[in-house]
Amino acid sequence: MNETLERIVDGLAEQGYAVIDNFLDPAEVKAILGLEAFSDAAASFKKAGIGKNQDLQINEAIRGDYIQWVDRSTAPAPVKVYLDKLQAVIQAVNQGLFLSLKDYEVHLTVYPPGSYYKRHLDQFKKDDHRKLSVICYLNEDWREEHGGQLRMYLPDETRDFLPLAGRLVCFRSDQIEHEVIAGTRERRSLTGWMLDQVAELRHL
Ligand SMILES: O=C(O)CCC(=O)C(=O)O
Ligand SMILES: [Fe+2]
Repeated sequence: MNETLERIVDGLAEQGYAVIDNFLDPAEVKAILGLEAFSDAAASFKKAGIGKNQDLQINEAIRGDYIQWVDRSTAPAPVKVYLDKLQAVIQAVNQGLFLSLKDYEVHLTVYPPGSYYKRHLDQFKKDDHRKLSVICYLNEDWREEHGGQLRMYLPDETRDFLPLAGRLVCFRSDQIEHEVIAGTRERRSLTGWMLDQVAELRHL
């Protein structure tokens, strides 16, 4: 297992989360940002909701991001590079943590300036198949004063992480409450979950 995968497994085992810088290198980030989907996000992304299926609600006061689900079979090459890396993470986590992950789901995400996602857990009320939350940020030259932190509520402390280009954050979906602080710039990422069942195509 390579060092990145080892750090992810150890972080999840010891503290319930891991943060890996340069999970995607600068060229890989640029290639994803250059995709038409992102340049055209205002037109093609959907307002993200809360809940699932019939319970799905749009509530701007809770979350203000826009998303586009990734269809693996038609994913462009730069996104495929990322998905292949996620597949390696699944294998490593299954070997190291006995989570029986079977699949993943990923969406491209844009938070317009000023939007946020209030404190929450990533599991749905009637569905606990999301085991790990995995986010990779795509924001070049992002600085502290731009805000946009991911804030994690840990048992003894609160920790903030900037959404830096290439940074991967991975955490136990059932354990770690978190929120997205509003930023001054558009904030882009790939947001996903590793599941203990095969992903449904409900989103697409
Ligand atoms: O973008 C982030 O930092 C976290 C996003 C999030 O919490 C979610 O989509 O459930
Ligand atoms: Fe979340």
